[in-house]
Amino acid sequence: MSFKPFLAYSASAGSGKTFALSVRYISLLFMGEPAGSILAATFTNKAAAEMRQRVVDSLRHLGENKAFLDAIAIETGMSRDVLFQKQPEVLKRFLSSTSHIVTLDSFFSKILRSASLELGLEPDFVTKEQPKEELEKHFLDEVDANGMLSDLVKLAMDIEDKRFKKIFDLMQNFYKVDPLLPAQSEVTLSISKEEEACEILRLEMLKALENAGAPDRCLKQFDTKNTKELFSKKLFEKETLGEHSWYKKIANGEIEAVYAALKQRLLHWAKAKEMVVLHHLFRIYDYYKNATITNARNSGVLTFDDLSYFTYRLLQEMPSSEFLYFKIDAKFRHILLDEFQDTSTLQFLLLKPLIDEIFSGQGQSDFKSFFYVGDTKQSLYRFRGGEEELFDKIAQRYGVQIEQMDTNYRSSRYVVEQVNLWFKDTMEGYVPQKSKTDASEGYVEVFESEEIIDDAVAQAQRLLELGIDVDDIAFLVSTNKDGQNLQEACEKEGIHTLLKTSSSLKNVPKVAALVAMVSYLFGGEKIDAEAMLLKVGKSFDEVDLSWFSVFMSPLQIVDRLIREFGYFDNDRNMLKLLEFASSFSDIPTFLDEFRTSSISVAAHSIHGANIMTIHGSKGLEFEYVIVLDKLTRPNSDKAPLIFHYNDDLHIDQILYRTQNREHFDDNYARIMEERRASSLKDRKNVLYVALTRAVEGLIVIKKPEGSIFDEINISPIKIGEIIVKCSTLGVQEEKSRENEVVSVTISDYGTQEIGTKEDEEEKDYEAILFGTALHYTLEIMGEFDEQSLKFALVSVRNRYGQLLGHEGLAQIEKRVKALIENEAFQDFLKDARIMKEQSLSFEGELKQIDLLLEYDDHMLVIDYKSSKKYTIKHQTQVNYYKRAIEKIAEKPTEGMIIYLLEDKIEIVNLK
Ligand SMILES: Nc1ncnc2c1ncn2[C@@H]1O[C@H](COP(=O)(O)OP(=O)(O)OP(=O)(O)O)[C@@H](O)[C@H]1O
Repeated sequence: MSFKPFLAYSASAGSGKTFALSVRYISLLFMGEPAGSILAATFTNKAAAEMRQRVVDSLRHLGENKAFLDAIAIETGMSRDVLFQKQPEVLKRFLSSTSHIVTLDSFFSKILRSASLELGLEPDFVTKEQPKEELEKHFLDEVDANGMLSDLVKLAMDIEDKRFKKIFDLMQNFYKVDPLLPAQSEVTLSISKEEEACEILRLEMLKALENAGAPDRCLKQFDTKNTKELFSKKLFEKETLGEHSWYKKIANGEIEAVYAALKQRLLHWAKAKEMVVLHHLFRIYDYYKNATITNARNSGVLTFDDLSYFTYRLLQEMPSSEFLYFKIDAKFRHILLDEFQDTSTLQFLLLKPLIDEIFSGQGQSDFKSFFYVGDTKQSLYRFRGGEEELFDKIAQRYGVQIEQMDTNYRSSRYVVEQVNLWFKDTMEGYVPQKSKTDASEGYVEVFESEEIIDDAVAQAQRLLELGIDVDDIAFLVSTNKDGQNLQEACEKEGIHTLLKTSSSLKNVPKVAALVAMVSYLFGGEKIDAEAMLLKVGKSFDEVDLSWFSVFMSPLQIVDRLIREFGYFDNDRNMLKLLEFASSFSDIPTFLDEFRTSSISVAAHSIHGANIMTIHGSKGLEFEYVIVLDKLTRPNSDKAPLIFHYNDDLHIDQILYRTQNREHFDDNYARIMEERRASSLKDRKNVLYVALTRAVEGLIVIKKPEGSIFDEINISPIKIGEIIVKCSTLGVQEEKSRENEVVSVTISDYGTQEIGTKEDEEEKDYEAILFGTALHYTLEIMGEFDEQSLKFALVSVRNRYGQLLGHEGLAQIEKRVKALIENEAFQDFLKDARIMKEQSLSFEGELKQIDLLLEYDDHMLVIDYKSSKKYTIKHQTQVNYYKRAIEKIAEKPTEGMIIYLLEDKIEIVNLK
C-alpha cells in the first residue's frame, strides 16, 4: 500500500492531479471508509458534478480504465482480484450513503444553513448576487440615519480624490476580507500641520537655492501652489538633490539638509493623509457592515461575500468543532482539496477547524488523512483573495509532504515541448514536463494577425474541412464580451458553437431588450421599449401592443412578444427566458427577479465548438484549442488602497496609494514592486492555463503589437501535422449527427418537447430514479391515505431501496405524506372517479397520465413532478394531455401540475 495520509501534489497542468484526487477518493472507499466521512472539495460546481459522476462510473465499470484501476491497486495495496471482489459492496455502500463532493461555497452554505438561527439568519436563505444599486441605497440610508453623511463629504474634501467616488466599492472590498482586517490605529498626524511644515521647508529651500545662485528652472521646481503639487515633483526620486543634473553644481550642505528634511516631511504628509483616509473609511465601514448584515438578515438573500462573512462568524462563535459536526450531521476524517492554489485565505480559515481536527488525533490509531493538489502556475484568483502562497504555508504548518509529478498525461509531444520552451525562461521555478511515452506528435501553430476574430473563424473552418469534429474544437478568449463577438462571427459562417462563458441571460442584449419591453408595457416608460424596437426595426406607430393587460402572466406576455415580433429566431435563450418567466405569477416580481438572476446562457446548438474564457477553461481539456489574443485593452491597476498580507495571512498594512509615494517611502516602494511582480505573474499564469488545455493541437492567434503573449516571447511557429484521429466516424454517423443539430422554431415549444442532447446533458440519474420511485409509490397506493402509503412503501423499499438509500426513501415518504395532508388536493378527490396511470393514445402518440379525475361535468388531468427544473416542458406536456382528454371524453378538461417538492406541495392550475 502506498497510501500516504498527509500528502500534497504540486504539479503542472495535465500531470494528473484531479485524476489522483479521484483515485484517492475511491481508494478510501475500498479501504472501508464511509463516503460520509470524506470531504472532497473542488473549485467549480461543474468539477464537483464531474467528480461525483467519475466516482460512480469508476465504481460501476472498474475494469474499463486500466490506468485508474492500476492506480487504485497501488494506493490501496489490494490486488485487482480483491478490488473486483469488493466492488459491488463498495458501490452499494457509496450509493446508499451521503457523499460530500462539493464546492467550498456550497459546503459553507450548508454549514451556515445548519446553524444559521444562531446568527439571526433564517435557514431558508438564498445565495445570489444582489444589484449593487440596492445595497448602495441601503448603505447610504444607514449612513444618513446615523448622521454620517458629513463624514463622507469631509472625506471627499480632505483628500480631493476622485477614486473615492467609488467609496461603495472600497467598502465592499473591506467586507470581502473583513475577518482579516487589521485593528485600526489612532490618527497621530495632522494633514494641515504637515502641510505647514512642508511649506516652511519649501520656502527655506527656495532661499537656500537663491543664495547658491540657482538658475530659474531650478527655483521653478519648488515654486508650487500646494503640498500635493510639490509631492508630485519627479525630482524627489533622487536620494540627494545633487544627483539631479540641474542641481549638481549648486547643491551644497545646506541645500541637501533642507532637501532631506523636506523629503521626510512630505512622507509624513502622505502618511497623515493615509491615516485620515483610513480613519474615515473605517468609521463609514462600520455602518456599511451593519447595513449589509441587516439587509442579509431581513431579506434572506446572501451574497457570496455574506456567505463567507457569516460562516466565519459562526465558526468563531461556535463552542467546538464537535458542535459543528453535530449540526451538519457528519464527521470528516478525510479531507481532499482540488485546485488548492486558488483557495483564499478566508476559505482556508473557514476550513481550518476541520483540518485541525484531522491532525489533532495524530499518533492515535484513528485513520485520518488530508490531501490537496494544485499548481501555483495556474493561480488565477488573486483578485478575489486567492493566495497561492498558502500551498507551501499549509504544508509547513501541518507537516504535509509535498510531492511533484513530472509527466504530462494530457497533451501531445509538440504541445508539451512548446509549453516547456515558452515558460522555462519566462516563469520563475518552471520545471519542464516530460511527455507520456505513448504521446502523439501533435500540432502547434502560432501566427500573427490584425483580424483576430476572422482568423480564428478561418482556423476553425480549416480544422473542420480537415475532418476534425466540431465538438473537439475549443476557442479560448479573455472576456465574456470577446466570446460573444466570436460566437456571432462563427454562427455567421455556419459554425455551430457552445458559448460557455459565464455570462448570464440578463446580459444577452436580445433578451434584455425583450424584458425591457415587458417593463415598458407595465410601467409605461417609453425608453424601455426602444431597445426592442431598434432590434426589430420598427417604430412605435408600427406596433400594436393593445393586447397587453396587467393581468397577463409574465409567461403570456413574453410568449406574446416573441410571437408578435418574430423574435424567436431559433434562439434557445428565448426558451430559457420563457422557462424563467413561467415561475412567476406577477410582472413586478418577474422583472425584479430577472434583474438579479444569474441564469446561464443557453448553448446555441447541440453540437459545436466550445467558446469559453481562459478562466473558465481551468482544469478542462480539448483535442484542438484555438487561443485568441485579448481583443480589448487590459485595465490598468488603479486601486486606491493596497492590502498587504503578513506571514500569518492576515492583512497587516493598508496603504493609501499616492502617485510618487515610492520616492519617499521605501516600505511603500517595496510593496508596490511586489504587487507589480505578482500581477505580472498572474498574467503569465493566465497564459499558462490557456496554453496547456490542448490534447492534440494548439493554435495561437496573436496581435503583432500589444499582445498578451509578449510576456512569454511567443513568436510565429508551425510544427507537426493535423491528424484526424476519429476518421472512423462513418458517413452514416455524420449524417445522424447533422440531423441532431435541430433548429428550434417558434411552433415547437407550444407543442412538443424541445431538444434532446441539452436535456441529456442535464440528466441527473439520481433525480430520474427518485422521480420514478415517487411515481411508483403514488401509483400503487390504494387510497390517498397514510395506511396505503405505509403499504406502498414496503414495495418501494423492495424495488428501489438499494439504489435510493435511506435518505431517498425518507424523502419519498415525506413528500407523499405532505400530499395526502394537503387539503386542496383532498378536495379535488371528493366526488371524482379516480383513474391512475391512465394510458392514452392521441395523435399517434402513446402517453401515460399520472392521475385523471372524472367529475360529472368536467375532467381534471393531474401530473406529478418532483422538481421544478423543466416547468415549461411540464406545462406543455399537461396542456397536451388536456387537449387529448377533452377530445376523447368530450368534456371540458382542466390540467394541473402538482409539484411534490422537498419542503412543500405546490399546485399549478393550467386552466
Ligand atoms: N496516471 C495516469 N495515467 C493515465 N492517464 C492519466 C493519468 N493521470 C492523468 N491522466 C489523464 O491525463 C489528463 C490530465 O489529467 P488531470 O486533468 O487529472 O490533470 P491535472 O493535473 O488535474 O491538470 P490541470 O492542472 O490542467 O487541471 C486526463 O485526461 C487524465 O485522465
